[in-house]
Amino acid sequence: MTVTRGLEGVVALNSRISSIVDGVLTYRGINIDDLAEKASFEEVAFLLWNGRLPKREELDVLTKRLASDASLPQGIVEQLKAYPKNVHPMAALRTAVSALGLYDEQAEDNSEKANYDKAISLTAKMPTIVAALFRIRDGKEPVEPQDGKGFSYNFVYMLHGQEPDPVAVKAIDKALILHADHELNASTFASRVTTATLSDLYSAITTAIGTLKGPLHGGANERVMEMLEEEVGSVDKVEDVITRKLDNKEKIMGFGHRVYKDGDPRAKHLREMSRQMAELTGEPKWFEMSVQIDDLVQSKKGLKPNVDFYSASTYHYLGIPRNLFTPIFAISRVTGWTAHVLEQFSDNRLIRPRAEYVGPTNVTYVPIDQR
Ligand SMILES: CC(=O)SCCNC(=O)CCNC(=O)[C@H](O)C(C)(C)COP(=O)(O)OP(=O)(O)OC[C@H]1O[C@@H](n2cnc3c(N)ncnc32)[C@H](O)[C@@H]1OP(=O)(O)O
Ligand SMILES: O=C([O-])CC(=O)C(=O)O
Repeated sequence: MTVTRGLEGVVALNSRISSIVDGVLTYRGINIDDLAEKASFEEVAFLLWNGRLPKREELDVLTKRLASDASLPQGIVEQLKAYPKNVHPMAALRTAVSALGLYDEQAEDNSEKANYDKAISLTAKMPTIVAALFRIRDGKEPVEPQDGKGFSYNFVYMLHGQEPDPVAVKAIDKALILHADHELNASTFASRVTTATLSDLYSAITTAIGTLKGPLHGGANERVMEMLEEEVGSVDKVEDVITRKLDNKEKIMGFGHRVYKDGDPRAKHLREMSRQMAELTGEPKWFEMSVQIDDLVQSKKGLKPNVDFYSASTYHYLGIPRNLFTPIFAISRVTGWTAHVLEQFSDNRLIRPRAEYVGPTNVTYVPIDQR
């Protein structure tokens, strides 16, 4: 047997959802650059789930459903209040999404219609959970979403409990579009492995959230901000800190990618968003530090920033605490995960690779009192 470490380059399945070819990312065949500039997050969600862009009435229906399905069962709100305050929000989100399945009468129904409904319902509720966690930790009551408002508007509204700044709503919407799907990344693969046993959608998304949390995957955005705030701190320290980290063979969070070796097409959008935010807030430091790190890591290591690098400074400029960065990724990626769950159910086969056994053989069992 030949082992391909980390399954690099292994093609595990056919998919019609997103593609990465020659460094170009598309959702259902549409270039991410076009979607980032022209679409809304709701349109992208519809596109991922249905394989085509919505007509106006279809978009209106979905937008309304995403707002009207956003409220949480009271049992979940009580649970969120009871969680220890110091746990990571990704751990709390993972647990809350798992618990949500207990309140859904359709949880065990794996028909296409039921799973489509669950995809919408879960996508609607994830921002409510994240915003509620944020407010509860701050000693505040969760805020209910507003009917008739868009997905990103409601998320920012529920975080701060007041009319959001349109610039912040637009920025979040664009960031959500850029994070929505990404072929067979680790968390999506994990969700498909769970689905392929014919388990249920809540189990698959719980698996995916746990997988996204890791710092080699979605958890990197939080680590980028930690580096900017706690290790670098100011533009004049960039060279020393980054050189030392590279000399110590430490990984620089937000750089490198398993598939993109010549740059992540999403990073340029986030870099531009961070630049604009720096200008708007009159606080250039975080953007300038990021640009210097980017230049240095490229020149010393030949590594380019991935989606997580400039999203960190962008979210920071938006006043979002860094332990919510990965939950925001999850709020978006749940659209991709659920699209993959639907696709897996539509043409399922158990996913079960092999392992090459390299441990000892012919070992004799020794009774316990003779060991
Ligand atoms: C949304 C996302 O998930 S995007 C990815 C988010 N993750 C991060 O930003 C974490 C930092 N990056 C990394 O750890 C890696 O680049 C990964 C996990 C993204 C990809 O990993 P792999 O494809 O397995 O690459 P691998 O880790 O083998 O790296 C290849 C070489 O580049 C180096 N390298 C890769 N990324 C980095 C980095 N960020 N900083 C420093 N060196 C790096 C490795 O040390 C290795 O060097 P070596 O050959 O001298 O040992
Ligand atoms: O595809 C990957 O390996 C990681 C990634 O960029 C993503 O999930 O967006």
